[in-house]
Amino acid sequence: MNPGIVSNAQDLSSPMELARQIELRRRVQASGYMLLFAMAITGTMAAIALSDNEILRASVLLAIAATVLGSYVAIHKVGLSRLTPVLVGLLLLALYFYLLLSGGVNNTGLMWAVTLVPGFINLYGYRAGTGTLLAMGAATALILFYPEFPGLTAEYDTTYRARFLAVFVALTVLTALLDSSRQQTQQLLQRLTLELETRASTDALTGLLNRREAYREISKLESRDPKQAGRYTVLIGDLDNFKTINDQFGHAFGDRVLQDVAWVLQQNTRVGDLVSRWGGEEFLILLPNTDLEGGSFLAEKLREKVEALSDTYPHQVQISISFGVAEGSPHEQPHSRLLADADAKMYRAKHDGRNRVVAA
Ligand SMILES: Nc1nc2c(ncn2[C@@H]2O[C@H](COP(=O)(O)OP(=O)(O)OP(=O)(O)O)[C@@H](O)[C@H]2O)c(=O)[nH]1
Repeated sequence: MNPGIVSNAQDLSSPMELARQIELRRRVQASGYMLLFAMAITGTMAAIALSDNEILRASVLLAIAATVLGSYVAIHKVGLSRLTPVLVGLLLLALYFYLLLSGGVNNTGLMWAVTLVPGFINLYGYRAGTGTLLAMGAATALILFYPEFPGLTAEYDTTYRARFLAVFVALTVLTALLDSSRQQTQQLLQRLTLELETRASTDALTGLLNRREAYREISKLESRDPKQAGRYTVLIGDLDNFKTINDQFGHAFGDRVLQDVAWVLQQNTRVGDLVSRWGGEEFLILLPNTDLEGGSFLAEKLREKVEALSDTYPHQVQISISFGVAEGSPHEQPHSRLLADADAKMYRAKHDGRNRVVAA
């Protein structure tokens, strides 16, 4: 397969999208294998027909082998396309019906139908694959048992026809069952992957995205095309005197405060904004397409909302947060400097008395 296909798939960030791309790649790869197989069969038949001096049959088979070879080259040029398995399936069906009607070489044409069973189920999955194969079996039965079917030049005796159909149906059912169990395992693995990805990207206590995810999002913003991307702003907020709160009311109460603050931050930001738990009692909020003024305005609003939480607890407790605000722009300054800037401003807010926003 084209090595580019692999790296494309690995660039995708969502694990589900990645799984879909891997499945498509598998189907395109299976299409390639089936074409190689078909080419080997028709090529061999053409050689046998040629040695038997059956020039017309050999020419037709050679033309088919050449078409199959052309298709093989074409799917490598096109790369990952959802149309590939469909077109390859149609080509193989055309080849199959030609072999069925003509008998191929020495009346062996019909026999090759069995190779399509694992092939089609691999290409289309067990549901669509079984449907296609059963339709193909029904069409075959019609051709074989309809009296004097037009175009049928091969001669198959009645017992052979019936046995062939029985074997074909049994093989289809067996392969479909095996593939359905393989697919169930694959779906289970996909669910597990998603679950692990969620666990790896979220903070267990607050449900917010964690530091790793926040970094990833900042890097994405940073690498956007500067012509299309707007500026963005980062807020770093740190709860004030949180150690005292823990010491006075216990760790469990501290945890509850962290959860409540996380909720307040999320409820008061827009859908495209990203709220993350940056560290212990520290939060990072990323605001795409927002300048320093907009970011400062939001930070002040969040500061007030967090302060208002103080009245919601049975204890006499002062909850507050200090914010540092910094503005970034794609390709202008590395995010490490932007984060250091926001962090330094947050420490200035602490130094200036806490419960405030420093943006300038
Ligand atoms: N309950 C709880 N406490 C945490 C968690 N993560 C960090 N902390 C506590 O947060 C406290 C942070 O203390 P400091 O870094 O001294 O900061 P502070 O007391 O908030 O003081 P200033 O930041 O200067 O206002 C520490 O006591 C940590 O143990 C957590 O998940 N749950």
